[in-house]
Amino acid sequence: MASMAAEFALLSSGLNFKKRVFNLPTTSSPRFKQKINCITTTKALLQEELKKEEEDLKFDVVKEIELRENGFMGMRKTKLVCTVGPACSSYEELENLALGGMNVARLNMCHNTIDWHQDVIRKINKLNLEKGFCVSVMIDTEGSQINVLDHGSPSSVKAEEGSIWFFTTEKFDGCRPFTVQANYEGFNEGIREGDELVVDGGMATFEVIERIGNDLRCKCTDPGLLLPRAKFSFWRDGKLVEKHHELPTFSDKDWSDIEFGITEGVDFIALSFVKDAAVVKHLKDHLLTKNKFVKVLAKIESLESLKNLEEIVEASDGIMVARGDLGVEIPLEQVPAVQEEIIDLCRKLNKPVIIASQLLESMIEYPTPTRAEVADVSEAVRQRADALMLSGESAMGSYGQKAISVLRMTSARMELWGREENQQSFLPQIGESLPDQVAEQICSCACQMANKLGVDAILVYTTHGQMASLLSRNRPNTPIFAFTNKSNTRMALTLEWGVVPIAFDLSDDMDANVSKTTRLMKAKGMMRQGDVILVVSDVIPKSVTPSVYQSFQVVVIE
Ligand SMILES: Nc1ncnc2c1ncn2[C@@H]1O[C@H](COP(=O)(O)OP(=O)(O)O)[C@@H](O)[C@H]1O
Ligand SMILES: C=C(OP(=O)(O)O)C(=O)O
Ligand SMILES: [K+]
Ligand SMILES: [Mg+2]
Repeated sequence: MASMAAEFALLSSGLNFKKRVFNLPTTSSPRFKQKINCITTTKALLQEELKKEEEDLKFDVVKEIELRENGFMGMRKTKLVCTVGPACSSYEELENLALGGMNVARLNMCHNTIDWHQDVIRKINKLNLEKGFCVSVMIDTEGSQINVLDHGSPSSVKAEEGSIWFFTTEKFDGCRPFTVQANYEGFNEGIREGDELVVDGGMATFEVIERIGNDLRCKCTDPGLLLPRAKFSFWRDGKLVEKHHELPTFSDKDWSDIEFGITEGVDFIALSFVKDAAVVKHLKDHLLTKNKFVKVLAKIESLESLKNLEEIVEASDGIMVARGDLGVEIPLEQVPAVQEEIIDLCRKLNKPVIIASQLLESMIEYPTPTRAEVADVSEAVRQRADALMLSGESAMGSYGQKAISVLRMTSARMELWGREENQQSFLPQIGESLPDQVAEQICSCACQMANKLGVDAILVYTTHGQMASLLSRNRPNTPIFAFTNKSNTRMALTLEWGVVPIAFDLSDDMDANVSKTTRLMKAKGMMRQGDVILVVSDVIPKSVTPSVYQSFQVVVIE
């Protein structure tokens, strides 16, 4: 095997960025464990000055504890999203979720009032400000879909085999037995006798026996429960009868929820029932005209979105694999393979991806997960998704706190396994696919080097998060500490695998950035003498013209 020094020379010679990109320590030592120059200056600094400077470096308090307790390699990479609902909306409950590792708080605009959502957002902002957390906020639009408005009971209703049911859009008061009110006038358009009406992806199934005006008479062929807001889909000859095109992606309520989110300064807007790239672009243009830096996530939860998957991923800032509704629109047994396909595409195109719905569903009621749920979570981590999401488990369950710790522990276990896998087969191949080839190459070389040399951490100085995101795409063994002076960049990076976003007043002088941040991390007990770090940057010094920057996408300090 070639020596590490030779490998380093080889890796850096092609792009000639040794001087420009990496501030690796000198390579003469066999173990690469010399101290970083800047760290030696720490002693010279007065404690007082350090204290003052420490305030310039806003770390996430949870990551700080994790690093001190577990070391660099013990830091969790997979991000956690929690849906906030009545079971976790107090200041204390939100604080417990944040301490448990919540990176993103999701607000599902289907439920509750605007005032309630506003109250939650303000509590999270307060926690970040007063307690040093770094939890971002996502709103998730209601979107339009065909579902039950009323079935005569506040909870569930059982449909028995052979029973005859009437599905109608007629509004009525009181209870009519065997009658289900649908929310959408055109819900039976294009539906024929003999078609199957499937509730919640298989919870119960009916056969359409008669079409009467806007309504349907159906016979239950597979008994089961009708839940409040249960979803319908229609099937013919084993295929979905597609119906979503008549429904708008943005309803008036969705637009007003989006405006609310913008005003409250949320970090992500997740769009329900995205059909194509155009709707994503539409919202992004709207945000651009308002000069708002909110990331737009597209939820993949319909057959149509799967057909236009690549253009949707390209147009969005990230993806949610919304398995709840996806499992209504495609046969359940296809969901796992589709999930893997979406994760791989997102990594190829460098977009963060969240796996959502029913990860630990049984924990809504029980304090321990099923073996199958733990296996499902492990599989999502093994596939290297950026983030895992809790829905009802945190929003309305009795064991939200326990559920997040199950996600945390399961992720940690699988990530360790993934690192061992990395050592044998090296980095999983993702291909060269991005328009900015220089940045892409620098980041994949950086990660290869970091893994091969066994460095302790990668430090990236980034204005818009581009290099941090490209490093994350390679899923390196070490954590990626991303220093940024932009608050929206910091909050957007909460969703990216392995990235620890840190607020820092970036200077034009890269040497100064490195020496100051490492000095402060050492003073906080987060870095030690002898640690080896790899440094990447996309900060543009004033001396570099944007055109030079664009052609190299790296800082040139000469
Ligand atoms: N903001 C909220 N207020 C009240 N209940 C909520 C809220 N958010 C979520 N829930 C509850 O948690 C459940 C699971 O959340 P989620 O999966 O986001 O919604 P849905 O089941 O509508 O797709 C919801 O069905 C609802 O009962
Ligand atoms: C996350 C999902 O969307 P929602 O909870 O809004 O239905 C889903 O369908 O899986
Ligand atoms: K929603
Ligand atoms: Mg959904």
